[in-house]
Amino acid sequence: MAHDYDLVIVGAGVGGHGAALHAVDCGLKTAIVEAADMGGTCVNRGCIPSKALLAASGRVRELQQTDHLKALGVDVGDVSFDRAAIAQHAQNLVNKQREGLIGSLKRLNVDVIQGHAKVAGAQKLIVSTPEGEKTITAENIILAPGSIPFVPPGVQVDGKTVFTSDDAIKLESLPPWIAIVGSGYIGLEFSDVYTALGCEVTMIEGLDQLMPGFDPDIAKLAQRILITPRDVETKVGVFAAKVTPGSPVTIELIDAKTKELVDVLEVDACLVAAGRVPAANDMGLESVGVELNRGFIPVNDKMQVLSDGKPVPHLWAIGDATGKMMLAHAASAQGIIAIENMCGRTREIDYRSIPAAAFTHPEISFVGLTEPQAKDLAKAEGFEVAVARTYFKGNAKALAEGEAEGIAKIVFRKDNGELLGVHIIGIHAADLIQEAANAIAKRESVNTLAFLVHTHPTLSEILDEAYKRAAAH
Ligand SMILES: Cc1cc2nc3c(=O)[nH]c(=O)nc-3n(C[C@H](O)[C@H](O)[C@H](O)COP(=O)(O)OP(=O)(O)OC[C@H]3O[C@@H](n4cnc5c(N)ncnc54)[C@H](O)[C@@H]3O)c2cc1C
Ligand SMILES: NC(=O)c1ccc[n+]([C@@H]2O[C@H](COP(=O)([O-])OP(=O)(O)OC[C@H]3O[C@@H](n4cnc5c(N)ncnc54)[C@H](O)[C@@H]3O)[C@@H](O)[C@H]2O)c1
Repeated sequence: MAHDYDLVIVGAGVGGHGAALHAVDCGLKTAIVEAADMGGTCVNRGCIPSKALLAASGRVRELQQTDHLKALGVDVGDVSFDRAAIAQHAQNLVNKQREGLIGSLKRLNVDVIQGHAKVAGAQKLIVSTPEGEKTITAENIILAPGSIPFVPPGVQVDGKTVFTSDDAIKLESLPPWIAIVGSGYIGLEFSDVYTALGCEVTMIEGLDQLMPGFDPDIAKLAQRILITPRDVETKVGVFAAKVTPGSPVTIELIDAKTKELVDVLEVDACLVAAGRVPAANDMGLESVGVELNRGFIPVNDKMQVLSDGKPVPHLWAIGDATGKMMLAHAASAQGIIAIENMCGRTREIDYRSIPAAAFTHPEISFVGLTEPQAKDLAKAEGFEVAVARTYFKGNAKALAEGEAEGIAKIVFRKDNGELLGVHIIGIHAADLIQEAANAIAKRESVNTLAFLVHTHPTLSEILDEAYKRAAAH
């Protein structure tokens, strides 16, 4: 039976868009269905506007560090900023990126269907559009419905005084005192924005360590650079159990272990940055026998959707909704893998080589395993782990910039030198991590990497030195 399309993608976020571009390269007749905003979270409410806010507020922070600038021989007068204009900068960038994404799909003749899609059996979708329901058939279907902010039970969001990143991104106000629930990526990045623009922050983290996802050495140093010297108070090992909007916002904190009430805060606003949950529960997956796993769509490393551990023919899923790595570039990488496999070229995703970064000032980045994760693997597989560290204060370029705080830490196998993980905090860490990601993708050894030549004087020499130290280990 002839299908309407070779491929229909549900969700036009970064994942769906990346898959569509590769599908066209592979000659597939493709359509993409989007229920809300073209570009999804990253373009409209995520990566793009948050990086615009970070760029502008970072500039304000830098210009206010007069002692630091004086050391470079630069004098600046009073620094002022316009909150609404910063918010507009973010919105302008969103509009530009979204137009670019829509334009690229048009140029490639990808049909865009506005509506909410549900799987209605093998190779079939029902799409609720403004003009009514449409049935669409396709040889293959990719599900890329993304994720939405997690709002813990007891937390009431009003979008004005208590809000998630969906609203924080609009920067509608600068509350004098803001509590941030969660010290993950969103908590950290917004704490950077708010403190640069003069707000006082209280960061609340349920686990017993701030930034629990990072390598412990990096988390410790991040605390020293990004938290302690700034107007940030931290409350660790406590959960925000009840958050009530208003003026003031009240926050009941309970001990994470005993569940006893330990404190009640009264603040001007509260940003809830407690993680994200998949948006996959209204996709009709039951019609093809797929059971969600804690809300996530189960997939294998070829990005095939699984039912009882077995691939469902012609059905694929990518992006945040798969719960693997909630990152834009991971979503599009998964999309490319799905297309490769549906075109008969077997490929599996390699999560270990996918880098991540928090765009704070300075930035934090990593790829591969943390030291504790590497040690667990070493125990299971019977090898030894070693670590090498280098410091931004020993790097000529960082010193010239007057930005010499930070370290790079590399984790590798002692026996054959295989690079297992790289963790950086320091100026331009997000760009620096890429060469390490490429090296991990090829499972390179520090013994080989130590002979690659890096430009002098550049920040990249921080990794050069780390590889050389590791090889001499
Ligand atoms: C504040 C913030 C900052 C971030 N910063 C970064 C960053 O700097 N770097 C980074 O890598 N990642 C960042 N992320 C994460 C990144 O945004 C996500 O990983 C990425 O958007 C996931 O892409 P996706 O395609 O899986 O889903 P999404 O971008 O969420 O897109 C899914 C789309 O599917 C649509 N949809 C859902 N269900 C249906 C349906 N049934 N029918 C039709 N359409 C449907 C939705 O409307 C949505 O548009 C950030 C996230 C946030 C919230
Ligand atoms: N630069 C980037 O790449 C970037 C930036 C922003 C967001 N993102 C993506 O968006 C996702 C969501 O970000 P996030 O920061 O919301 O999630 P996160 O999972 O990174 O961090 C959430 C934190 O909130 C804590 N928490 C949860 N409930 C709590 C409660 N009631 N009280 C106190 N603490 C609580 C958790 O212990 C956790 O440490 C991330 O997984 C990330 O992949 C990426």
